Amino acid sequence: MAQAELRGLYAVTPDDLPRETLLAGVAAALAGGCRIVQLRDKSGPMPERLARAHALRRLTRDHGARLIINDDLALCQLVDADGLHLGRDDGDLRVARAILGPQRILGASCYADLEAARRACAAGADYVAFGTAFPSPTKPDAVRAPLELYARARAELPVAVCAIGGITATNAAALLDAGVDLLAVITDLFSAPDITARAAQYQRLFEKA
Ligand SMILES: Cc1ncc(COP(=O)(O)OP(=O)(O)O)c(N)n1
Ligand SMILES: Cc1ncsc1CCOP(=O)(O)O
Repeated sequence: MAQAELRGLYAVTPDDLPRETLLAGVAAALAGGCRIVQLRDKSGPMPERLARAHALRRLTRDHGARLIINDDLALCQLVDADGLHLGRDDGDLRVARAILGPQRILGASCYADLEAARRACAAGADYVAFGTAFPSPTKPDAVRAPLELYARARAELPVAVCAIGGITATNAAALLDAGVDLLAVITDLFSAPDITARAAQYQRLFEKA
């Protein structure tokens, strides 16, 4: 996986929207320049998850964007997604890498744990995610990752470093200053009054960084 591709806004979908609203939101983010989308669907029944994944596959492909599936290796394969994101309880990274092959993107949640990130790199991850970076409206009780951790991870690890949790277009600069490659955002993007404009705002932050 080319590391250069793993830079920019990473739109992570809210899991409480009707399908058409979700697709309209993602289309708006893509129009604003977002090139990486994660389907994070915690609650839906399988036929609906599959329909969302297929629809997002079409949409992202039409925009030359990457689609990453959260948690679900089988769904990733079924819809021919570009990659998979796994948390600590979602399956073994080495097994996922072996099944996905070398080309697909594999991401790993590492919370605030640099040692877990080292292991994830050794297991074949293309990016490691730390967070929450700030208090998150989506995961209010999640562990916080200190800003210094991003800088340490960037200096030490051979893969892209992703930040997630409570990120806004206003607080993102501190993460970019620390060298973060990917900003994974739910609320600040999908609750924005103009999603296209908000996505473009993030892209400009990366251009300036
Ligand atoms: C890019 C990115 N980073 C972290 C997460 C969180 O994953 P996880 O800890 O497995 O929690 P859930 O998202 O499954 O609730 C993520 N999804 N994406
Ligand atoms: C899935 C996830 N993992 C850590 S924080 C988070 C949610 C991020 O959402 P928001 O951008 O709304 O804080």
